[in-house]
Amino acid sequence: MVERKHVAIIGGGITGLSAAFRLQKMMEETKETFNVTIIESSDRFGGKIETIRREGFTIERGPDSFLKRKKEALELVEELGLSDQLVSNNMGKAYILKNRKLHSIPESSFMGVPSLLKPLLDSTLLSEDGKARALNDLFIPPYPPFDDMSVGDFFAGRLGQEMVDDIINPLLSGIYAGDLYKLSLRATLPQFIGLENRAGSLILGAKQALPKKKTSQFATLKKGLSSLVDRLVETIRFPMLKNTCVTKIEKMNGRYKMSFKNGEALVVDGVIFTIPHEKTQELMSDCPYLKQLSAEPCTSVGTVAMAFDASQVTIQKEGTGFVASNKEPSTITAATYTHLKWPHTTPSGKVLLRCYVGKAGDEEILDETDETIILKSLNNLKDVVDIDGQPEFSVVTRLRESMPQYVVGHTQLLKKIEETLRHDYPRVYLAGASYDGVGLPDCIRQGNDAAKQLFNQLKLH
Ligand SMILES: Cc1cc2nc3c(=O)[nH]c(=O)nc-3n(C[C@H](O)[C@H](O)[C@H](O)COP(=O)(O)OP(=O)(O)OC[C@H]3O[C@@H](n4cnc5c(N)ncnc54)[C@H](O)[C@@H]3O)c2cc1C
Ligand SMILES: Cc1c2[nH]c(c1CCC(=O)O)Cc1[nH]c(c(CCC(=O)O)c1C)Cc1[nH]c(c(CCC(=O)O)c1C)Cc1[nH]c(c(C)c1CCC(=O)O)C2
Repeated sequence: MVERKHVAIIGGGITGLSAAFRLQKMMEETKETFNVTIIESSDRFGGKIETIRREGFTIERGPDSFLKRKKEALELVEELGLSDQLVSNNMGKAYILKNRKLHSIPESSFMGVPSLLKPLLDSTLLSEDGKARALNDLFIPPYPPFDDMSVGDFFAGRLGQEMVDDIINPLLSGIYAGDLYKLSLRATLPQFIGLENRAGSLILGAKQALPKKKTSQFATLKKGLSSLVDRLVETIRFPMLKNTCVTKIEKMNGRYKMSFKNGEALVVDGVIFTIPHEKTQELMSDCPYLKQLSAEPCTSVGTVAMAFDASQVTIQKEGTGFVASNKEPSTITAATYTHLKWPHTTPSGKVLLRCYVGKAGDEEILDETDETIILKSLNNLKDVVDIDGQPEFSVVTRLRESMPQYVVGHTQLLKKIEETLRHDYPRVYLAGASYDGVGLPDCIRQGNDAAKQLFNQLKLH
């Protein structure tokens, strides 16, 4: 009898679970069967996704929702029969914190780039000089063709430093928690490359890039994002190992031998790595380009959820929350008015505020005690939200090295790594937040793609 081929998925976050689910689906749809083992080092699945329930609140310690525009998350929810659990947010307005005040983000802007002149001219975020400089974008010639450039340099060159510091940087920090002058434009916002050339300017181009319909952008699940993880774990029929850390991978007669911290080992024909890139690099230390990628930093961030009685809190400007300007000397980088953004998470008569702390170059706050983090967050919040007394309870979450920073040249480096893998490590794939997008839909897409490619390779092998 021929032994069944065996593959391992390393990491049980959303990427690894999506890859496992996709492999199972493809096996159900064809006559092919392989053994699959999912290996997770911690005592739970979900990785960055973690929902907790406390005193009637549904609290997300990591991501709180996903973009609907990128289809993969919605498709997965549907495939898992969870569509009836979907909730979309009913308010899209967010603010920028500057000089301890909240300012509206100019209307009809795309990633902070205004598509109309009036909202730009009316904005309280920019000085007259800053506005005049931003308008220069309409007249200056396009960039000569380039392969990659930092997001900060790209936008500052066209719209000026002030626009970047006070509008674009805060909004993008609300996605990447990163240093814009290091982040790669090609890896994060490729739709902007050549846009100013084709449209005549970025401002004119933003109009084309802006989604046509102004519908709700984000969705989540009624019982929290962990219910997506739970449903995946229930549905996946492969062995799923918890508390099992992969410490070594060696090539062995055309197969791969994986060693675990507990001394056990597993020999497999293919591997999907879904763990952070620097950990993958430790396991695959002879892959040269992976070493280069492992030099890319990961930012440590934290979230602070605080529950109040409604009588204690008055929100001055209603919306989903705010992000802080780059120059703002605040501990918090952003705050979500969770009870307004996601009313289903909060019992009636209560308020749930969630602050974000930590960004590239400013991560020491995570070494402070919970009490200090809560105190500092509350002090910042009190500038713009009327708060009476202390939270009824708080939940502090530290997500160390959790936001990968795609630096300039990231996409080209990924291509080289993929070529090397195809040549030197057949049937080994990399997927997840370290590579091609940090959002949940991007992670699911990468898990799906790795599963499809591995499945096809195994059929040929
Ligand atoms: C505070 C915060 C807020 C966010 N908000 C949003 C949001 O609102 N919307 C959105 O779309 N995205 C959001 N993101 C991004 C998104 O949550 C992540 O990019 C995504 O969850 C990453 O999934 P992953 O499976 O690639 O990695 P992870 O979730 O990190 O999973 C990797 C898994 O591998 C395990 N592992 C590590 N090493 C080993 C080893 N050696 N052996 C075995 N297992 C190992 C880990 O324990 C972990 O479970 C947010 C991220 C953060 C930090
Ligand atoms: C205004 C605001 C933002 N983000 C946030 C706010 C505060 C108020 C609120 O909760 O509404 C909150 C937030 N969300 C995320 C962060 C960064 C992580 C951190 O600092 O902990 C922060 C600070 C992750 C994210 N937030 C988002 C992603 C990416 C989702 C994806 O690309 O799939 C992540 C990882 C989505 C997001 N978030 C934001 C934008 C402009 C986008 C992209 C929207 C689009 O593409 O159309 C800004």
